[in-house]
Amino acid sequence: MDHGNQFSSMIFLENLIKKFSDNTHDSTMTKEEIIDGLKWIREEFRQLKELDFREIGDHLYDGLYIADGNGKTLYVNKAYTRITGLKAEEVVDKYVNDIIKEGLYKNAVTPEVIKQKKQVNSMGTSTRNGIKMLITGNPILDQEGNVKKVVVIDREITDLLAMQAEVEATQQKMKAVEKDERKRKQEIQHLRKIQLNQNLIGKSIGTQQVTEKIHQIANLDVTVLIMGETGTGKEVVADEIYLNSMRKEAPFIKVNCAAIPATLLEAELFGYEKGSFTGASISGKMGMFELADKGTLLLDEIGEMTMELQSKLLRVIQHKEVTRIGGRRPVKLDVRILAATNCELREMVQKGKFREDLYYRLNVFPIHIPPLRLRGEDIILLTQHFLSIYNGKYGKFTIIEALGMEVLMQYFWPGNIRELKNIIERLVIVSDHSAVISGEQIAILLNLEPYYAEFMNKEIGLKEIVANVEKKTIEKALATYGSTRKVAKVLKIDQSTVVKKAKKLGIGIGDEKENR
Ligand SMILES: Nc1ncnc2c1ncn2[C@@H]1O[C@H](COP(=O)(O)OP(=O)(O)OP(=O)(O)O)[C@@H](O)[C@H]1O
Repeated sequence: MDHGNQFSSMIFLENLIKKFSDNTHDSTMTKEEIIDGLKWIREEFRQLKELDFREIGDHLYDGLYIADGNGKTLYVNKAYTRITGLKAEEVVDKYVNDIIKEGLYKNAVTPEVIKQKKQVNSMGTSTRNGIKMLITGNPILDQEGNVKKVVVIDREITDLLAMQAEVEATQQKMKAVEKDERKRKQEIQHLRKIQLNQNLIGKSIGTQQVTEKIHQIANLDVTVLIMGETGTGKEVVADEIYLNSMRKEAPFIKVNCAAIPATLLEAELFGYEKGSFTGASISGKMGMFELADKGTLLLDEIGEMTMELQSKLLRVIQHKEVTRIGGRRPVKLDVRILAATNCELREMVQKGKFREDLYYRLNVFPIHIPPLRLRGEDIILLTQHFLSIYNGKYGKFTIIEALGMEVLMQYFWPGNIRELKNIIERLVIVSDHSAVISGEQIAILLNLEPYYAEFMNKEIGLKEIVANVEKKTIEKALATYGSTRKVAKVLKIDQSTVVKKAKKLGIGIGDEKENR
């Protein structure tokens, strides 16, 4: 006999009954089989006795109510008392209809379960303690389909309702936060757009050409090489490209290759695995390339990068993947690269200071920003722009007299827009609340003072005055530093500009070789 199968125990009992009640039945059961079967049934009884359903019932968290087919209460568990507030002695052995009449039950399901012979659900509230519950009644039917028992589960939902209210409140809050977030994003977009229009101030032909180029390539995902003297707005142009590109919602990472020591730049750019070199963080670090994935990376002052790092950079750009220092697994990348420099990269290539292959990789689309001195029209617009910014910042209403504008227009601006911006800020700071800033004030700030009096006397024109200043400055610098290369560095202008100016101003620059 299969002792694990209840069904076979029934067959055994059937056979046993038949064997002893019907002598004609041909039962093949042996004495041993009968003893074996009886032992097994004895074991089943023992286990059943041990399974105390009341004890189990009392350990349920939900209320349990059992009635017979006539609605007479047979059993309630402890949780039932906790939830309904009714003690067992108040309901057990009573008919459900009487309990209802006594006013102890509202929404009882037992009479309906007996009537419908199927599951009945209802929501109820305890008449004693106001606890809300979900009531589920199920019939147990006999073979004829009559209701033998009714089993009712009372599930407390007060907590659930509180939780639901909490969830709803949280959802409301989240919606408010989301709305806020959306609003903030819209504001940022709006500000970005305003910034977008304000960033690149200028109407000169030079600026118009730059703007046109930005719009040609912003969305094309090509690598752009932005060139121009210091302070001409290379970063502003990079911002404009990013803001007008499809990647504008993705990260925009800027790395100033000149500001980070060469020894650290590699780790900054490509990242490193944990413990890959002395001083590396234990957890390793993501490089700028990885951080810029799906977005844009600006490599500013690219001309300052060492040849060794240039090779590594070339590899990353070519293979579109980066391997962290000390790492083995290359990480695939999708990064748009913008590079900026105030160096003459082509000259550097010729001198073997910049890799030719990298130069061509970066120079897919070049943008040259002209120096401010060649963008006379922009000087006026930029001056007005910065004046309104700094008036706002310092709560003033200063203006610049016409002669002042002329001085600004004639100046050489070696530091380009950055210098103009700084000068205007300084002028606003030192001026009274509603001052009219004079040409003289500006001349003093620009170190043009010695020539200003001459200019005012109209003995010579301002251009001449500026040329004089330039001549003296370059002559002095040449005497001090000895070569046009060094002078260019000190005066923050191109070497070719120094040479051109020297020729124009009649300054002897000596042996060409010495100047290289
Ligand atoms: N067209 C412009 N309109 C308004 N502001 C500008 C413009 N161009 C540059 N500026 C401002 O001038 C300053 C210098 O610009 P930026 O930093 O972009 O120059 P850069 O060429 O990257 O300089 P560097 O070579 O020294 O890094 C910034 O404050 C910038 O906001």
